[in-house]
Amino acid sequence: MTPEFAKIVWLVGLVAWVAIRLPYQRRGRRIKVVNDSRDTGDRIALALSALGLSIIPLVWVFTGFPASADYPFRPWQAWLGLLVEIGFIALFIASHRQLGRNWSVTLEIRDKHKLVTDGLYRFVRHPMYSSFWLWAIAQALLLPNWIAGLSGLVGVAILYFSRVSKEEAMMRQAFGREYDDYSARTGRVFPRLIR
Ligand SMILES: C[S@@+](CC[C@H](N)C(=O)[O-])C[C@H]1O[C@@H](n2cnc3c(N)ncnc32)[C@H](O)[C@@H]1O
Repeated sequence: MTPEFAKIVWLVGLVAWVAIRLPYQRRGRRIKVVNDSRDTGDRIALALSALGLSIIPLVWVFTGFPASADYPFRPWQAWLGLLVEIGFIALFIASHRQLGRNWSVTLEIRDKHKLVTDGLYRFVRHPMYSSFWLWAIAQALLLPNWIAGLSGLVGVAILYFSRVSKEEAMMRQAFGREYDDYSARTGRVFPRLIR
């Protein structure tokens, strides 16, 4: 693995993110929203996650800025990054497929929204956020720059920690007891090992 190839692997992850998401975003526009729990905090968190996962690393990949934060490239680290990125893409595709018409980029309940509890959702309540964590870890492993590499983890941490409780409160309000029971038997981003 060379530094240039590691950059290409990272770029493939970014292109995959857009390509996988686009059809769901298009379809989502046609499905009525019955509860919109988005707030300014969520919009800011979404923007910061996009900054950390795309804008800052894109600037480094194409301009080398800020070169002062570079550190030596290690091929084994980049190979590990490639493996983690494959995990991200697989989980990202599967979680979109399984959420289907219930997916939203933000905090929304759609018309005829169903609580999905099968597939990956049988084990974890937030497999899409698990995939975001993998994406950010892959970025950190693939890009040997302290700022461009770690900005994804900062962006995902802001999005995850500011959103997950609000999302669960919204789901609880929409599905009541069914969501309580579902939460009791699942983990957030890791499967529950002890029941
Ligand atoms: C960006 S998606 C992320 C879904 C989930 N948090 C995950 O990480 O897989 C956010 C939207 O998905 C919907 N959602 C989340 N969990 C769901 C579930 N188990 N069943 C149906 N819809 C769900 C909610 O409408 C929420 O606004």
